[in-house]
Amino acid sequence: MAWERARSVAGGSAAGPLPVVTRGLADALGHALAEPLAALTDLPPFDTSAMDGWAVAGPGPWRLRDGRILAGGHSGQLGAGTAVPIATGARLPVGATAVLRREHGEAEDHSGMLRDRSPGPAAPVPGRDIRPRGQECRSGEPLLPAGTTVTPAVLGLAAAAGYDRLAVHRRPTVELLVLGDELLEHGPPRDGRVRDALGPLLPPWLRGCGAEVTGRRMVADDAGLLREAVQHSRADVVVTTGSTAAGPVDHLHDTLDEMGARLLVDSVAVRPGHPMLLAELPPAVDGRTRRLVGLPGNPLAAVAGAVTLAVPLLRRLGGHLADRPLTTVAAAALPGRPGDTRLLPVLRTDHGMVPLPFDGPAMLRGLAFADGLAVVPPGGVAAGDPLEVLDVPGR
Ligand SMILES: Nc1nc2c(c(=O)[nH]1)N[C@H]1C(S)=C(S)[C@@H](COP(=O)(O)OP(=O)(O)OC[C@H]3O[C@@H](n4cnc5c(N)ncnc54)[C@H](O)[C@@H]3O)O[C@H]1N2
Ligand code: MOO
Repeated sequence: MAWERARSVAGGSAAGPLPVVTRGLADALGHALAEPLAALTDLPPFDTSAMDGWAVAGPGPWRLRDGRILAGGHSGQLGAGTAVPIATGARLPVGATAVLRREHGEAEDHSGMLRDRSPGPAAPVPGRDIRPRGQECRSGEPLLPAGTTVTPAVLGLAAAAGYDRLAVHRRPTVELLVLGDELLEHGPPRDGRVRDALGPLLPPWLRGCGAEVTGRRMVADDAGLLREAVQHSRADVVVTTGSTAAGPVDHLHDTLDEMGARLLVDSVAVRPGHPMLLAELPPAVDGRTRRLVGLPGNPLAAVAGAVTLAVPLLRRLGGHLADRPLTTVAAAALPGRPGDTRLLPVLRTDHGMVPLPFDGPAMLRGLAFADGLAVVPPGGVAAGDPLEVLDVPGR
């Protein structure tokens, strides 16, 4: 299957987003909004001083009034020709026409008068250094569309706009099954065995793509154990690593076949990562649809499988708007491979993207240095040509 098609099959294999749930702000991070975020208030909610200084009414000089107005405090009224000290963020008193910055005014102790020493026009322009009510939005105005990913900035905006809770889509649950008897969980590689690189790499990345990773475990190269692990997983998406090829202990295809799973993608024209697969599993006991993404064992091939199949599927299940592809420019030629798309670790430079060494399927050295994964079509990309770049884990 062509690489673009595999991505769209993965996204389209979910009938729609998971159900809507309500979450407190602190727990909504990473979810997608289930409805547009509409302001619950005008922003700013009142005419606000943008500077520390004095609220003034009309042209100066002004008679200084007793007291001061602080953010969150009482502001009252201001008569024509008078001024009162005011703090940044304080509500403007009724009758104020402008704010005179502290560094632009001179308060005379002996006369009780405030004079404007600012450079420029003699009288402060009405409205100067005031943030007027509703400048950013009006109550009820839509601020963000449904499907927006809740980032830290979205949390801040939602709080500013008056929200305590948000309606979001439930995040898809993922269980990661790491296959391979040769994998060690601690210490340096030894006795022909290697460290598991994907157990540490994938969960934080999948979380960053909107998944709730409910478990991660090692599964020995044994068909029975693999079948049991897949069958008993309660996750919306089971992600496996390794065992996708046709080696003597690669049991994934047979296991899926025996379980009656339906293969939606079985091998993709992409390097690295071509043996990746996507299957629909028999429904869970509660009737939920479950899917399995089989990532190849070679670590960079697994990452290629994740960007191709897992990310589009998880984003769709989580209700996220389609990611806007980042198109940039290639600073150097990126050779293609006839019949295949290549996914290559690239680095951002002032002149565009350059490929990194150590891009073999079994290597992570290039990826760990990379700003993104370049999508190189079969015909290759010439220096100076546009280049699509995918996000890499956690960048
Ligand atoms: N006869 C063929 N052999 C292979 C082909 C092929 O087309 N014909 N394709 C190669 C490609 S490409 C890949 S990719 C791998 C995919 O193999 P599997 O998905 O079955 O993965 P394994 O055989 O289990 O492991 C491959 C390789 O990766 C290492 N590995 C596995 N898991 C991890 C992990 N969690 N962390 C670090 N390294 C891992 C494993 O030790 C192997 O070295 O098949 C090729 N063979
Ligand atoms: O495609 Mo393999 O997936 O090159 O490492």
